[in-house]
Amino acid sequence: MSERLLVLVRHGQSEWNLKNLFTGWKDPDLTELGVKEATEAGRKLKAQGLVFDVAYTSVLTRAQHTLDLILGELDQKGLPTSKDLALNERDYGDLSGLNKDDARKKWGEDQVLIWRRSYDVPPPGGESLKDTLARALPYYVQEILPGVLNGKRTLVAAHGNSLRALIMVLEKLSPEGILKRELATGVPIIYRLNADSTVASKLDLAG
Ligand SMILES: O=C(O)[C@@H](CO)OP(=O)(O)O
Repeated sequence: MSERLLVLVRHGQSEWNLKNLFTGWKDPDLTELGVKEATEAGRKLKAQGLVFDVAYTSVLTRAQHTLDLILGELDQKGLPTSKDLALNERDYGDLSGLNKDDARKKWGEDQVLIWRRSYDVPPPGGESLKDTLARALPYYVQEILPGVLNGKRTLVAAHGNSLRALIMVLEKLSPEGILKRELATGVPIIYRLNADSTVASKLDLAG
């Protein structure tokens, strides 16, 4: 029986994570720490004995660089990889490039938390998590999931909010449940799916 393996990993720390800036569709690369985190993610996956058949990532540098570093650790450089903006970070609109603490001072803690973590309130000019889900989920269902169900061992390197959108569906989280869900940089989450695409098991490789 095939194992229906799906691994999700958020990119390592980016230059704008370090500077505490809203990033969205802006395209900073990884920091030195981000490179270490991505390399460590690859080591952890290798230690689990995992091998992949296919990978997916966004069109943004920080996710692609993370994937490259993981595949390097796995001795799987050259793995068939699809890059699609459906997996991009949520578009932060007018907040992109602003400092998150400055934004809290200007609009208040509560409003900024709503923009960052609520399900359906978009930041000005940007995407809500619901909007992000509306483009990430069809891509998952049409492009990624059929392969997983057919036994293609699948690695997805993407972003905090595009992955939160997919995790909301995979783990059947409510809009309230997803509000509290944070994804650490460079921490792989290993899912094994049932034939009906529900989650059979989950292993978070934090720590
Ligand atoms: O700035 C961003 O694009 C994201 C991820 O770093 O931030 P947040 O955690 O606020 O959604």
